[in-house]
Amino acid sequence: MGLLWSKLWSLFGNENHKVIIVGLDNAGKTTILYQFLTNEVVHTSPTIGSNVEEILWNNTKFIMWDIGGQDAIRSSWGSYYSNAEIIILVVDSTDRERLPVTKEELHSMIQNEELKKARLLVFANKQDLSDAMSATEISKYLNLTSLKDRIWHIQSCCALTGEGLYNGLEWIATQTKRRAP
Ligand SMILES: Nc1nc2c(ncn2[C@@H]2O[C@H](COP(=O)(O)OP(=O)(O)OP(=O)(O)O)[C@@H](O)[C@H]2O)c(=O)[nH]1
Ligand SMILES: [Mg+2]
Repeated sequence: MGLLWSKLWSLFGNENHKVIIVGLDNAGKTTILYQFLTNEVVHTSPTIGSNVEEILWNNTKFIMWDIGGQDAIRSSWGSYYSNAEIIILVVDSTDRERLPVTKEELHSMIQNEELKKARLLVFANKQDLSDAMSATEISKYLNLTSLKDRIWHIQSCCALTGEGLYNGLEWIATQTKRRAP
């Protein structure tokens, strides 16, 4: 009975999917995580370590790890990679100056063997600000098309209003229903 139940359970998609949320400090990662959890903007302070929350979306359960992005914390990102199915990279679309750092962090993290099969969602966040770069500009700069053998998607969003966030969540939900390549 237990086995049958667990088979039925997985048939209806009630499995846990590990998601890691990375990006530089101030990108909006924690704001996004708590928008998903509460549908509200919460007051945040820089994350030291990580936050983890369970997010249920259309019968799909995500365990989302929001990892601090400050320079000194980035070296610990690797300890969160194991079994991650989805990487969410959050970019502050107004932070032109540090886009090279984001690019370097991205291209170095995806070399990691533990993330070989993980799919990548890039959130081009802070689209409410007038000097925000578009998702297309960010995609070009990060050279996402060079990521061969990697399933990726970029979504523009505003974590304060929630605009675009659920399109991103829908994309990752669809991805987790697909078999790994
Ligand atoms: N204008 C605007 N501000 C945003 C948006 N998303 C987040 N912010 C603000 O950006 C600041 C940083 O947000 P956090 O969510 O704490 O950033 P973080 O990526 O978790 O930063 P670390 O924890 O230091 O890595 C906060 O003041 C947020 O209110 C957005 O879409 N638009
Ligand atoms: Mg944070």
